[in-house]
Amino acid sequence: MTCWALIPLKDPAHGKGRLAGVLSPAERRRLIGAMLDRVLRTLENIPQIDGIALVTPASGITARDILILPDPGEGLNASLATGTRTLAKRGASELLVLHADLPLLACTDVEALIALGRCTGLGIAPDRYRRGTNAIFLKTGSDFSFHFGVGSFPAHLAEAVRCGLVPSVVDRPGLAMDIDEPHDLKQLSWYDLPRSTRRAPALTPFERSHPTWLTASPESSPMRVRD
Ligand SMILES: Nc1nc2c(ncn2[C@@H]2O[C@H](COP(=O)(O)OP(=O)(O)OP(=O)(O)O)[C@@H](O)[C@H]2O)c(=O)[nH]1
Ligand SMILES: O=C(O)[C@H](O)COP(=O)(O)O
Repeated sequence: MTCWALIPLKDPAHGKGRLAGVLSPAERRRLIGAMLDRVLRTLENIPQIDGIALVTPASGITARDILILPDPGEGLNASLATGTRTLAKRGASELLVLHADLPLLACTDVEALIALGRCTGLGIAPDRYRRGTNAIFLKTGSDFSFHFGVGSFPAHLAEAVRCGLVPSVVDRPGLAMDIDEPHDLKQLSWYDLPRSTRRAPALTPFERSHPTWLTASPESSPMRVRD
């Protein structure tokens, strides 16, 4: 078995558009870079993963030991379908598609998705509202098509039925917590605070609404998103 992780990444100059009302373009790029870094660092520490690929139209991304695949520019599902074919040709028999906006992702989350996905041939991790899909584990030879977009979780369940697969649905906070809307960012900043300060009244509005790693030094990151 050869398992590759495939991460789609929109050009950071255009990503996280729904946060435009609360974050500047530079802050959004920083957030995108920090979340991607979290996802890459997590994947790099999982022995079951043999390779990591990013499919992206962005040109300013460099990352150690990450395969960068071009984005055909026809949307998320087309990018992932192309990436899947490319990785299958390179020998991938299993694929873990994972969004780049999962700031709480931990190794145990990914390992659970791989283990449960291997039991049935398909693992699906929904977002915390069970509307969207944040990660999918599948075999590369399967007929399964991606249906990312609004209501993708029920759409992926229906796609599983169409393919005769019984999906393992994996609900874990690290997989379920994605950042799309301003209220997601507020919830995240609460998680990010040390336990002892979560109820402290002295926080400024900025501190309350921005994760601390937004202001952390990017120098420690193995991955760079060009400003
Ligand atoms: N390669 C690629 N990745 C995409 C595309 N659209 C979305 N993504 C990625 O797919 C994941 C989920 O993206 P969304 O939450 O739908 O979009 P977003 O850019 O993060 O946020 P919004 O601009 O607010 O919709 C993230 O990792 C995105 O970077 C695309 O067209 N191509
Ligand atoms: O299928 C999905 O979950 C989308 O691609 C992303 O949806 P989101 O807007 O909930 O991140």
